[in-house]
Amino acid sequence: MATTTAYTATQNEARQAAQSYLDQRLANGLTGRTSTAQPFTIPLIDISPSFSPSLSARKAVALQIRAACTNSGFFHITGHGIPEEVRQEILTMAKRFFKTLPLEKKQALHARHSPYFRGWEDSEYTYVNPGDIGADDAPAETKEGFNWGYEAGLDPTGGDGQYVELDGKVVNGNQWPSEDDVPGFYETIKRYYGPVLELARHLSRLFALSLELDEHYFDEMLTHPGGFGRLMYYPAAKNPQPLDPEVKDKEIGLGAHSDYDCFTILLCSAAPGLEILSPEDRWVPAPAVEGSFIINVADFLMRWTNGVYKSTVHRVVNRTRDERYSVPFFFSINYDQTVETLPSCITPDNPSRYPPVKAGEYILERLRATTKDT
Ligand SMILES: O=C(O)CCC(=O)C(=O)O
Ligand SMILES: [Fe+2]
Repeated sequence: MATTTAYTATQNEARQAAQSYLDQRLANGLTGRTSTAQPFTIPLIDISPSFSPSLSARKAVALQIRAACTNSGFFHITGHGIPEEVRQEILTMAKRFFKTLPLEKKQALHARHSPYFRGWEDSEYTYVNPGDIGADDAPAETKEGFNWGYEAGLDPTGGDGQYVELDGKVVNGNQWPSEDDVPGFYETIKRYYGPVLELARHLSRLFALSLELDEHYFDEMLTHPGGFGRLMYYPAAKNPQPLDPEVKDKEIGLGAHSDYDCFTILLCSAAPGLEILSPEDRWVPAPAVEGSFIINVADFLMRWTNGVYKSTVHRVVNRTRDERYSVPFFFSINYDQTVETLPSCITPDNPSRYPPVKAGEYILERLRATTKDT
């Protein structure tokens, strides 16, 4: 975006508030100001009781979710019902895409051709911490990515036919490799995306309960939701270095950031690498737990909950000689939905801090802030 463009209030806020949240959390960690002796452990929540017909069983899971979201905003879930072969199949497909598709074919799918950041990203196209763009001391990121968004054909419900893109346009913004180039790619994405989208809708009902709202409060906002999927590849480390919170890494997979949407459902291959800022603002490793997904609160939900739920600051540093693959799924409400602070998150001590916001407008601006091209 040219510097002469007048930003809307939402665009301004999307850029500035997010950056200052991140900068403040990172600075706290550097000074050790908020550090305590309490070791932080990542909660592991078995959500299988949430599929029970018993409301009290569902509420018991929601209470665990609330405890995690008001603390670090980060937890693992098991008992989610998505078969292991579906999870492994997409990780295998990610490897095939990144390792076998020739560079010129990847270039043809480059995200720079898409106003919605869909397609392939080379390692330097985006800096997920906009503060790192052009900064002398910022290490180059090593990741590669492939991004796609919601399509009614990927939605097991078929959707309501009302999907709009981040900017409100009625288009399908996805770019896919051809079947000849990566056989089975779209079908594999679909086999994974469908159940994960349904899991996201299920989790949103638990989030509603956890926020003392009607269990179906969010349902009508999830009929053609934002569901931004990503395949990620992190090459093996050239010089593996152990995590030392006092030392600035020279090589980084993905810079420090918080996600933009409501929450993220993340699948990781076995190679570790994800690190999160604990509530004490110290970097801690968040290795994959077999069979689980990672769930983390993202900025739109933090804002919507008036800061009650915490968006997790995280980064990826591959400290091993193994390649790492991951599949984040960033879940949002319908992009054309405008929301106001959730009523259950407003109290006399915590009056509403934010004006109404349209989901797509906020998220698109966060994406645009990650590259110098827009
Ligand atoms: O690869 C991962 O484990 C995390 C990816 C991530 O944080 C992101 O794409 O926002
Ligand atoms: Fe992230």
